[in-house]
Amino acid sequence: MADETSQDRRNTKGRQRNRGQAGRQRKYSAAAPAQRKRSSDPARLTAFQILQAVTHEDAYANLILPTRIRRNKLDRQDAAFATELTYGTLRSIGTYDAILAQCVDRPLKKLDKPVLDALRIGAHQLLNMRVPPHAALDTTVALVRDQIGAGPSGLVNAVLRKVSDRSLDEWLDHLAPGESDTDLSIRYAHPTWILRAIKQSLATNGRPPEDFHAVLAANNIAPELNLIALPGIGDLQPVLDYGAQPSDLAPDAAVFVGGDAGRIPGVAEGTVRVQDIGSQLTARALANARDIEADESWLDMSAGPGGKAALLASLAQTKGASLLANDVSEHRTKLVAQALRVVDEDVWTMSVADGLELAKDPANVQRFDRILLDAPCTGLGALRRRPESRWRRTPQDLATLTQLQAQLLDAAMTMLKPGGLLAYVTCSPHIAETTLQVSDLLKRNADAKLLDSATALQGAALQHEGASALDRATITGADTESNTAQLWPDLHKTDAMFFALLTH
Ligand SMILES: C[S@@+](CC[C@H](N)C(=O)[O-])C[C@H]1O[C@@H](n2cnc3c(N)ncnc32)[C@H](O)[C@@H]1O
Repeated sequence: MADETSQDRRNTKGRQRNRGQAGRQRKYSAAAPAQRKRSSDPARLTAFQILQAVTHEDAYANLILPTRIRRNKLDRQDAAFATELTYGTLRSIGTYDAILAQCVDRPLKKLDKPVLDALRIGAHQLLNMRVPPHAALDTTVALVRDQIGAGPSGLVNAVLRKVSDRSLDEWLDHLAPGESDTDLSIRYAHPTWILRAIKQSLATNGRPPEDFHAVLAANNIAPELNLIALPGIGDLQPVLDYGAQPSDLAPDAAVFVGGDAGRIPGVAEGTVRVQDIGSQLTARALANARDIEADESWLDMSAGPGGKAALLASLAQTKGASLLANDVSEHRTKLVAQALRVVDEDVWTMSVADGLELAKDPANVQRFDRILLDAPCTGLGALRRRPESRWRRTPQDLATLTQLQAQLLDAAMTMLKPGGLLAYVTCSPHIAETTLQVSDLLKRNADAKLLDSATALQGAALQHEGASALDRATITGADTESNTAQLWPDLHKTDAMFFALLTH
């Protein structure tokens, strides 16, 4: 079973290193497709099933893959292979479709959807995993015969042979040799509207244009598992003993490569949680920005599924503060309750409400000392972790979300005590969801003030001899007129989290 993942073989620009096969004779099975094996192997079958569910039923790969791996009884090695095949294929669909379009004698949309998904899986194995070409071909054809029928197996065999004529680098140099948005969109498998949004955000945040490739490449690298031992509740040592490395950025945090998160000590109990280190820092920054007075009242306005709420509540517990965790979605508040189960019950309460309605209740006006608005957003900062999201999100989503974000910001201001702290957070670097939201708020609301967000974020990071492990020079937005804070996957190995600390 092949096990080298695509990111292992990418160079510093994120381009795949040459597989050294260009021009070499490839070995294929001598048997005609009809004579080859018919059964699908379980890892490839799993990847195919997930791809089908994601591309045609709007399922989320990260939610259904673990269940499917268990149901198909994959061992550890097959589970790793299925995960790489599923995530890698989903992430690079745009690139593979551009290549497949050159190898199929009709528009791709005229292919049956399962056939197209099988071709994508075959292309990923041929171009981005170290699967020998004959194995990639034979197993994909077997999958097609088993799952779709004998009819399309000849076409799949012929198309994948054409795909295997070139390495990925050769295909990209052929199809997307330049620096145009279209070429980069194919090379890095980003829809052009997302690519342009990232470019604009880099410019707004003062990053040099040459960093563009690094950000796009970082979005294509599967992230390491980030963990946190909830302060005062979880124990990091058993996590480190299990093989995780301590984070060099955040307190109580560790980074783990490979393996099943569920087996890490404390994860099943909920005292250790899987959470992006950028997310950890934003929640901590709100709690650490100034000393916590006993009896402070905190609000997590859109808390589902509860990652930041669990961290906030555990920090509140250590200082005698309390947290109201709210979300508009009943289902997501159940996840919040699950996340908060390890925190004393007298520290937190929950509500299911639209944040806009919450602010209309007179009892909530100027009620909270600290508010986290981790706003619903496009999630363009978490492309590494949600492989299908880049193809699913649309510019129309952005229009709807930015309107809601502005309304939620106003509502948060209404509920904030004078002198209180409001953290506006998004998992997106899109300027319409980040810096523009903040500057628009400051224009709308003369009482609103932006605080030194980068310093707050730095204060949340690990401190060595009084200095923060988070290098201020890498926090974009810091020391600019906007004075907001943007993290980046290429610089910080976190999601592209945005953080702005406000008061009035
Ligand atoms: C980015 S997620 C929050 C993630 C969460 N803070 C965490 O760390 O796990 C945004 C949340 O906003 C919620 N939401 C969307 N519209 C809302 C509204 N009008 N009022 C309150 N919550 C809302 C969504 O249900 C979703 O759970």
